[in-house]
Amino acid sequence: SSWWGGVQMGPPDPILGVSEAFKKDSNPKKMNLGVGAYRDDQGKPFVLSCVRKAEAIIASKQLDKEYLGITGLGEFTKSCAQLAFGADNEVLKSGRNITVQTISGTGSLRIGANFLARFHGGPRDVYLPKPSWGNHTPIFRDAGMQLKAYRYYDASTCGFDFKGALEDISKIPEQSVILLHACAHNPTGVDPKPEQWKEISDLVKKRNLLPFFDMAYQGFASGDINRDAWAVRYFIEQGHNVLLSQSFAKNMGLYGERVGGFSVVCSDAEEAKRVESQIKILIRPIYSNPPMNGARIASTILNTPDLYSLWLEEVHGMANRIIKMREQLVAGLKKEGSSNNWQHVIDQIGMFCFTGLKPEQVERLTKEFSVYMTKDGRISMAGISSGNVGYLAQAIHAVTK
Ligand SMILES: Cc1ncc(COP(=O)(O)O)c(CN[C@](O)(C(=O)O)[C@@H](O)C(=O)O)c1O
Repeated sequence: SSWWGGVQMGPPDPILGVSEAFKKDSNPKKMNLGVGAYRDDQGKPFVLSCVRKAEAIIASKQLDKEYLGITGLGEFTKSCAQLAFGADNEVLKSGRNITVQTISGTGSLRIGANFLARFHGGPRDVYLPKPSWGNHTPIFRDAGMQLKAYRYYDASTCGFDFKGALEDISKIPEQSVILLHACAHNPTGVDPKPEQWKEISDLVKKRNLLPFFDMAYQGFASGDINRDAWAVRYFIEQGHNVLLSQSFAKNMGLYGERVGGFSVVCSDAEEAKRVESQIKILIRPIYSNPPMNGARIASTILNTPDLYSLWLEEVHGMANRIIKMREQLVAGLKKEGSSNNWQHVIDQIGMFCFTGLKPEQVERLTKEFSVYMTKDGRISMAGISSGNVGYLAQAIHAVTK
């Protein structure tokens, strides 16, 4: 018999599998609102011009292809931490953070999960918002952590279930890990308001929980990199020694370059050194050291003043296009005569809109209109353009009237 006769056929990925189905559809009006990847108003993938300029600078330097260190490109990890915490943050001045380059956000979360599994003295439970990014569950589970949840999304308002979140968080056993989306919550697009973050911070402190921030959309949510990092910086200011995962997939459009960072805020520089030494020991037998190309691009942008300001303009532009599509979709639905309340489409923020569509309505959108999205009714707003927003409004109206 064969070695792998016992291997079962696994199901397609709930998110990436949507793109596979989309590619097979021959309908010229088909729309891919699945994977969270930005498209311009012509529906094309968008390479930022600051990225192209950085690539030209790097090419001109004729750099070598030597291994990076286990923790990655030093100039990248330094600027990655500065971007998240703010260059003048005491955490950086006192050297009590360690920040390592990772294989994008997914790799960062997985290194963090493996680090928790090996060293966290508290319960093995990671509390995810309900719902959360689908991949959070297998990332922590495969690292040996247990998954629990706290209420987050209120389907009746398509908004934040603040009361439910506080009630659930107040019951989380001490020293458990709580995962928080820093901005642009995936899949709901619903973020706590600053006042609500302050109450969450107080409660997390009272319960002595370990906050793990996932910041995959800094700058991409509001268009302002400082505003999008506000919750992370506030928690640190309030004394939380957080874990932080960063991705440059969306805000720099470096999807396939796999550029990310993982940070641990420690009590002091001595602890940071010990933690860094163990994270190096953890990474070495997984992939030894990370790929340099994407890190060089991100670092060149972050460390070259005119590329940095060009980047800020471009990331602001991407956020703005998404916000415009939100407004145009709601206007289109009104024009179609929809009597439903679509205010949440405008109020939500970031790459995604949690439409509130039921699975059978999602099914009809795909079957009858070739509109592809995840079964939970999440749509990636970036897949919408001024050319297809009218068609989408017709389709959604047809399945919701
Ligand atoms: C909250 C969150 N955290 C981390 C990541 C990891 O991203 P990367 O490893 O590429 O840096 C994503 C990407 N999630 C998706 O945009 C999405 O939900 O469609 C998509 O890229 C994905 O992989 O699912 C995310 O939405």
